[in-house]
Amino acid sequence: MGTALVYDEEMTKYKLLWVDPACKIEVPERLTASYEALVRSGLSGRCVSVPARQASDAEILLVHSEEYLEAVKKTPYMTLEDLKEFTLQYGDVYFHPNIYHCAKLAAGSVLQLVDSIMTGKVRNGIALVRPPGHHSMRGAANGFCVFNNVAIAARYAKQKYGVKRVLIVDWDIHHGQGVQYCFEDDPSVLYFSWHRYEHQKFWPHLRESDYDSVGKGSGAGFNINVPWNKVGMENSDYLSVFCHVLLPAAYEFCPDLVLVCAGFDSAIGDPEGEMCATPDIFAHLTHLLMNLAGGKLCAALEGGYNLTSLAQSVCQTVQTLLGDPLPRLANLRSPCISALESLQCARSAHRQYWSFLKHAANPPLPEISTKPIKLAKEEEEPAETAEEESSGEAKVWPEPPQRSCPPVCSASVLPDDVAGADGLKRLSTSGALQPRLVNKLKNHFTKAADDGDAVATISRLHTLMEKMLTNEIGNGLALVPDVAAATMCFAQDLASDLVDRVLVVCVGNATGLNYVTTDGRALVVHISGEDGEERKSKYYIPVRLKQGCGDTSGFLQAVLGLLLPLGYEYDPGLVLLGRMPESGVGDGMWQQLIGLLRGFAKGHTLVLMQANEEACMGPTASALLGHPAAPLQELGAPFPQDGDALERLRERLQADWKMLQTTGRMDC
Ligand SMILES: CC(O)(O)NCCCCNCCCN
Ligand SMILES: [Zn+2]
Repeated sequence: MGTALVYDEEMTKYKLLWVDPACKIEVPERLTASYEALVRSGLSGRCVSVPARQASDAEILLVHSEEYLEAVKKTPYMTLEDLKEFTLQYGDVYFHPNIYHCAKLAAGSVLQLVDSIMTGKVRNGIALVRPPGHHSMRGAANGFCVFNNVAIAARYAKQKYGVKRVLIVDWDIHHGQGVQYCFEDDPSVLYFSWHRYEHQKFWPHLRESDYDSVGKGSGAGFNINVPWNKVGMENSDYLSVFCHVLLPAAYEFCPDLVLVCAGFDSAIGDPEGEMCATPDIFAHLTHLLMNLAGGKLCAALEGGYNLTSLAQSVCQTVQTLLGDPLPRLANLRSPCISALESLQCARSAHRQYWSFLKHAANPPLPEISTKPIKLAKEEEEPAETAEEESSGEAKVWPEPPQRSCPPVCSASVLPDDVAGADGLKRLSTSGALQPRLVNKLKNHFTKAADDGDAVATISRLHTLMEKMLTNEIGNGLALVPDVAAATMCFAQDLASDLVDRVLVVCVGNATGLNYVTTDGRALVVHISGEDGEERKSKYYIPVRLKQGCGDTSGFLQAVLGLLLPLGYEYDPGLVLLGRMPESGVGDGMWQQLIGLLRGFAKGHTLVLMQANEEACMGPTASALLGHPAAPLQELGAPFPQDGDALERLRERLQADWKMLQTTGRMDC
C-alpha cells in the first residue's frame, strides 16, 4: 500500500495584504517550495495523488462554533478595511478574501487523507496545506490558523470510522493550544506537543503550555506538553523526548490512528524556532511513529518558515512514509541540561497516568514561577525577514544525504548455493575473508557445530552481509544451525571486518554471548529472562526480564527506554538481530522490534534464527520488508521489578551512554 499526497495550488492563492511584522513569514511560497521539492526529487511521482476538497459546514462544526463559522463566511465579501478590522479581534493571524476558501480546502484535504487511509486505499499520507490549523480555537482564529485541520480530522475519524483512540503528535515548534483545548478532557485523543516556551516568554505566552497541563477530568494524562526553555535544541534532544516520553505513552495508548501536526519550524534555520535539529531528524520522527496503529499515519503541514529547511524536511518525511531506508544520524550529542529538565518534568507529571513512566525518577520538581512575565523587546517588533536569523547571520547545515531505496526483495533467506567447506575456501580465495580470519572462524565456530554446515553457514552469512553492504539488498534473514554461536561469530569475526560498528541484539536465553569487545566494534544488548553474565564492558548490556521475553510490556519498555537511545548514540553500520530458540517473544513484539531497528544502519538488518523456526519466517520477512507491525494488543503495566531494574540499569549506564539520561539538574 502506498503513500497519499494531497496538494492543491489553490491554497497558495491568499497572502498578507497589509503590513504586519508578526504575519509576514506566512507566505504562499511555503507551499510551492515544499511541493516543488517533492516534484524535483521524484518523490511526488511515487505517491498516490489524492485531490483536495472543501470541508463542509458540518465537518467544520465538529470543532468550531456556528457563530465563528458564520463570521468567517462573511470575509470573502469584505473590503480591505473590513478585513483589517475583522482581523484585529484575533491574534497573530490575517484574513484575505480567499482565505476562507483555502481554509476549507486545508481542512478538507486532511479529511481526504483520513478517508484514503481508513478505507485502505493507502497506508499513510501527507497533506501540504495552508492556512495551518493547530492554533485555531472553537471560536477564534489564531497564529496564522483559521480552522483546526487536525482537530477536525480527529473528530471526523471517530465519527465516520468509529476510531476509538487517536494519537496527535505535534512536532511544530509552537504549542497547538487549539488542539489542547479541544481534547483536554477527552481520553480518546492523546495530544503530544513540544514547543518553544522559554518559561512563558515565547509566543503564545500561555501558562497552560507548560508540562503540568496534563489534561482535565477523564482526560487527565492524555495531554503531554514538553516545553523547550532554551533555543538551539538538537537532534539528540528531540530523539530523547521521543524515546523517553512520547513513545512509551503512545505504545501504551495503542492508537487506531496517528495524526501528525507536521510543522517544520522546529528545524534548523527557522526564524520562529531558532532550533538546530537538522531536516533528516523528521525521517526518524516519522519512522518512530510508523509502527503504531498498524502504520495508519496522516501528516498535515502546520508551520515552517525557512523555505530551504522546510522543503528538505518535507522531503525527508515523505521519503520515510514511502518506506525508504533512513539516513544515519551522525554524531548525536548528549541531550542538553535544559532538555533533560523538560523531559524529566514531563515524565514526572505523567508518572501517575502511564505505567511506562511509573518508574521515572521523581526528583523535586521546580516550583513554577507565577510572577507575571515581561515580554522580551523583540516580541513587539519581531525579527527581520524569514531567511535571516534575528542575530543577522544565516544558519547553514549540510544537505540531507541521499537515501537510496533498496531493491524490492530486501529480505532474503540465505542463498543455498554456497554450501560445504568449499564455500569458505572460495570466500578465502576470493579475498573476501583473509586467511587468518578463515582459521579464526573455523576453530572458533566449528567447535559449536560439525564442520560441514558450520562452514556453509559462515560463508552464507558472509555472502548475505556483503550484498547488504553493497546495497544490493536492504536486509536479510538467515536460518542457522546454532544462533548463539552464529551471532557471536558473526559479530566477532565477520562483521567487524566489514563494518565499523555492529549493533548486536540478542533475544532470548543463551549462553556464550558474554563475549565483550573493548574496542567498541560491537555493542551487544541481550534481552532475556535470565540474569546475564556480569557486565564487563560498556559494550555488553544484559537486560533481564523476570517474566521472560514473553512479557511484551517489559520487553517494549526495554526497547523504547534502552535499546533505541543506545542504538541512536552508537550509530551502527549494521544491525544483527539474533532470535534464540524458545525465546518466547511474541510475534507482534518481534515485528515491532524489527520495525524499530530498521531505523538504524540505513536499514541494514540481518536477522538470525534457529533453522527449525520456519513458523516465524513469515512475520520476520514481512517486518523486514517494511510492512507495519501488527498493533500490540492492550499492554498491561510492565512488572514493577522489571521497571525498577531497567531504571537502575539506565542510571548505571548513563555515565557511558548519554542518550540514556532522563534527568537534568533540577535548577530550571
Ligand atoms: C502554524 C504555526 O504554529 O507555525 N503558527 C505560528 C504562529 C506564530 C505567531 N507569532 C509570530 C511572531 C513573529 N515573530
Ligand atoms: Zn509553528
